[in-house]
Amino acid sequence: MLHDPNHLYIFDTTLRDGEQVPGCQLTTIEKVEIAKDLERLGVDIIEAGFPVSSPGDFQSVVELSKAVDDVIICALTRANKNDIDVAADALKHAKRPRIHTGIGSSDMHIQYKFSSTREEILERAVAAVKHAKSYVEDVEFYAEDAGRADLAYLAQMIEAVINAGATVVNIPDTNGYCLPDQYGAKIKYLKEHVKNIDQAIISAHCHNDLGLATANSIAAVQHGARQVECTINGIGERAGNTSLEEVAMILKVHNQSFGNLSSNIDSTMFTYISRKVSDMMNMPVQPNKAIVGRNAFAHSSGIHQDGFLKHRENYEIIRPEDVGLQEADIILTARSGRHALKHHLERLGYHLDKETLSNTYERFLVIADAKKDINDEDLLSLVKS
Ligand SMILES: CC(=O)SCCNC(=O)CCNC(=O)[C@H](O)C(C)(C)COP(=O)(O)OP(=O)(O)OC[C@H]1O[C@@H](n2cnc3c(N)ncnc32)[C@H](O)[C@@H]1OP(=O)(O)O
Ligand SMILES: CC(C)C(=O)C(=O)O
Repeated sequence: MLHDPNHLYIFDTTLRDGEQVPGCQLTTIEKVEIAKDLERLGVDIIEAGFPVSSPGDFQSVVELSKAVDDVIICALTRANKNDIDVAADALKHAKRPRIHTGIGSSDMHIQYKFSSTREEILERAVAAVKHAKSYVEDVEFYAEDAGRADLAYLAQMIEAVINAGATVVNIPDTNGYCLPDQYGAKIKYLKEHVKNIDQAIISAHCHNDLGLATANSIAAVQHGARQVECTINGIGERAGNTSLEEVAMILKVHNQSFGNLSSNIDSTMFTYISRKVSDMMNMPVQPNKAIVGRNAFAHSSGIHQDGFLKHRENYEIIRPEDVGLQEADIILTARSGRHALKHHLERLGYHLDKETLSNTYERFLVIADAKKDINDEDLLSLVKS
């Protein structure tokens, strides 16, 4: 697979890692609907499921393969022949199929999951990639628990699977264990020590157990990864995955720091798709979630509100329009000041002189101390009383 080193490939796994979350299970019809939205959003790859896991997941991969034209459709497998055969069958209608196969790479997994040896696991990894390659050109290999794997062994495994035909090598921090500098250093080490690394794209797949999934993915990109695996709203196993919207906005806000890396993501769809995934998967988004949380563009304290009203960039690094919101909110609370109150009164058509505003503000504070949500009716009764 030819790849553009100046492009950051966005690999969406909302429908696979995200859908593993208890309560998030979707029907095939719902998955197709979300996949079409992901295609419009501009993701490069959609991980559609794990076909061997159930007849329903198999059917979802079949239907997504038929429904989506421009995006790579990826199916996950373990490093065994049957999983790969089933995945290849599920992908048979895909215009751009990818098989994602792999195996544990840490000594912890090798010893306590597989009761095996490094040598044997390396052989299974290579055999799996070769088998997947007999079906599709585009084969991604994951070295599960790479975050805790021995570096030299990981490098040996990655070199061997690229020789076997892997087009993408995924270095998952499966347990969300690494610090950003550690994960970045891991990617740098692989760039420097794996002889054939330029023949494959390095992918970051990070989990959020320590709240570092996005930071780790970004560190990986800074050290040469060109694919990030992520989900809408950061949903995923346990504490979740890297959040797609966070990565895309970091790339947009700090584009020069990333050498102007391109992505196809249309960030103006974020609010829409976040709410849709949240509703369909029955998974609320925390209000303070970056980019898509209810409060991400809501200013609620007086000093911030005053600064924002004078010049929005004082407190705004992302324009709400860029994520599909109409405007930022100025929420009146007992921590608001006169500027915010004046703003809302003017919005309602009341232009008060300085002294009247101050008097009104004193009465406003009494209401705001007692009431959590100040609405227009409260303001109108305030100016009319
Ligand atoms: C890191 C990730 O893989 S994230 C993806 C997680 N997703 C899923 O687990 C998908 C849903 N899973 C399932 O439907 C089922 O677990 C199945 C169908 C995959 C397997 O079910 P079962 O055969 O009943 O096995 P079970 O899940 O209990 O155990 C997993 C088996 O796979 C083996 N295994 C785990 N990972 C791998 C791998 N990457 N490659 C090869 N074998 C693996 C385990 O060692 C264990 O084998 P054992 O029975 O010889 O001990
Ligand atoms: C299958 C792999 C990529 C995974 O989900 C993980 O390691 O967390």
